[in-house]
Amino acid sequence: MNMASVFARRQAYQLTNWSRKFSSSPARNAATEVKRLGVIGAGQMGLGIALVAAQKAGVPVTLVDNSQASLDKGLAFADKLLAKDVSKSRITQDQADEARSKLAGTTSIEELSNVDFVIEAVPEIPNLKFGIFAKLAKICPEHAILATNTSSISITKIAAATTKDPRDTSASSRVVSTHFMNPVPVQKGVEIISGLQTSAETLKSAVEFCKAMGKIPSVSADSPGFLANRILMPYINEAVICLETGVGDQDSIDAIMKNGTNVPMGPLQLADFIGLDTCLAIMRVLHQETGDSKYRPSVLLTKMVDAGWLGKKSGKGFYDY
Ligand SMILES: NC(=O)c1ccc[n+]([C@@H]2O[C@H](COP(=O)([O-])OP(=O)(O)OC[C@H]3O[C@@H](n4cnc5c(N)ncnc54)[C@H](O)[C@@H]3O)[C@@H](O)[C@H]2O)c1
Repeated sequence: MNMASVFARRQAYQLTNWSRKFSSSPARNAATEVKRLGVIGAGQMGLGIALVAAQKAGVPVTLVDNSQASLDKGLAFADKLLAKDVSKSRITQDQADEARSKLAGTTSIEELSNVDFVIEAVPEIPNLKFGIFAKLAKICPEHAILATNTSSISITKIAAATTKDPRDTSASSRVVSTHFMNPVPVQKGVEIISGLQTSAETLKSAVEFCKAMGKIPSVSADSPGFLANRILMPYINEAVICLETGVGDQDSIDAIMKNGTNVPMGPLQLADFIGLDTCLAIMRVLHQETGDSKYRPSVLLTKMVDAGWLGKKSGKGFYDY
């Protein structure tokens, strides 16, 4: 093992143990029982999380979005996904009806006053998430786990937004990341990330609930990009730099990675699928938080987001949809 990996292991170990030292209560280490879930954001991730929780974990879900149009679109998409599962005989009509009956949409975040676990999946905008967690600390019951689906924002910072008094960890110790992969109904992996304030019980509750949703959790430290995006986003960004500097055209870039590394889609197609705004936001966090120029977002990626070419969700990205 070289010195760099020794250092990385030690850092991850220290982060985890500092967090446990500050926030764990040895008397209680039971996972929170989840009888009702709240999901904030009915976009591609939030809707997927809500649907899988209703189907696999069998819990009723309160789905909150500040846009009625997004809620309607999300729930219509849930209907479509369930109908597809029925038509392919993956589930029965009764099972589809039961899952659908567990999803209730609302535009009022105050309705999360009776949930045991909440997962936030609003856009990757730090102040938006900080504001929501400050509200959740006031609205949700005192035992509720407050999880975020952030792709890159520090869990420690999100947890800190729950209080003005850093000595008060009553809410911040319940903040954790459950970082689901897209599309949620298909991808088995989920990253569980503790902030400095996260308690051992919170981490355990997050792991258990993700398992109840049929997922395979990986635990990682609160470091920029965590594991998945620390590895994935520089790969996508480098593909965009290859395109903008003329190393290859987009078909060649996607074809060599798809056919050469046996992945289901090439990096540019994958970026369109994730959303170019999300990719750019993650690269910016990696760049700013590490100060390392190797994470500089590609100029072309920035321009495409400026143009509103966000990929599949806006109908135009590296490809047209
Ligand atoms: N897209 C991916 O592949 C992917 C993968 C993993 C994690 N994530 C993360 O998941 C989160 C959501 O991403 P997404 O792709 O689902 O975004 P999205 O744009 O598809 O959906 C976001 C939803 O949040 C709603 N919203 C905005 N402000 C709100 C508010 N104040 N209150 C309630 N709802 C609000 C929007 O109306 C929209 O429906 C982000 O943090 C993103 O980084 C995304």
